[in-house]
Amino acid sequence: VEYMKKNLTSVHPMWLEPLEVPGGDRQSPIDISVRKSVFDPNLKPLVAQYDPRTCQQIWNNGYSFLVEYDDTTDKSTLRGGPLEDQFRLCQFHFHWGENNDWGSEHTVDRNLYPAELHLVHWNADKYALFEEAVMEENGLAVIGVFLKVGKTHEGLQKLVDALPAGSVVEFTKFDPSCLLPESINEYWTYAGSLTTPPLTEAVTWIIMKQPIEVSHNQLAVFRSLLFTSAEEGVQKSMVNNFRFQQPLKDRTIRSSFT
Ligand SMILES: NS(=O)(=O)c1cc(F)cc(F)c1
Ligand SMILES: [Zn+2]
Repeated sequence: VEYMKKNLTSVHPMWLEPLEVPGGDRQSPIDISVRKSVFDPNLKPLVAQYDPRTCQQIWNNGYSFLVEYDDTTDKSTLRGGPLEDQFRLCQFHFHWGENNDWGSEHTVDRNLYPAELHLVHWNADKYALFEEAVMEENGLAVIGVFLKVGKTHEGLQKLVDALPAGSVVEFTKFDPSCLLPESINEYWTYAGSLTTPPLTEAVTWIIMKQPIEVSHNQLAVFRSLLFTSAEEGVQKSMVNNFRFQQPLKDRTIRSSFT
């Protein structure tokens, strides 16, 4: 009960974020109110085709750790679902808390998960580079997968063993589909933004209903990473790298399931 009293404002992300982004009417993350979401029978099955050979490296960007993919060809792609175009996987990363009581960015009926995976893709039918797409309203598609504490995730262990990824560490032949839940066709989707600066409103979010299970120890390794702190010498553990929830405003959350 103690932690319930610990007001989350003391658990604040490392960058001082503006409370409201100027003109931000589609900011992320949000709470997904199940009863407010609208079933859309026209949503197609999601088609994620990832080639493990495009996995290149893993590194700590000071705020999370990223696993980066070669996105110079259409080898690892996402299409279908709410998407009109074909998107290329460029990286995935996670957000987590200092304990198992919080850490996810999105919530479901205000329920927090200890961590959340983001698989980031950019619209390669319309743009030539991620850097371009990140400024456009239909530029990115991010799959969000909740992590909950349970059995050890065998596929994740290869990644956990490669941490702490200080600068850039070669990391290859990792198929990120192993991080997707069984039923990838039960998801919520809405129009949102990046959850870290530049916070651009470029993201079609696709949030999986089914979480994946990881062990307490695997999450503990995430928490053993370090933020890149401004002042030398001070080492802060990389935890609570999530953004606070943003107003839904005039948006509808669609579900692919009833
Ligand atoms: N956390 S997020 O998925 O919205 C995200 C993705 C990205 F490619 C760059 C960012 F700065 C943030
Ligand atoms: Zn993210």
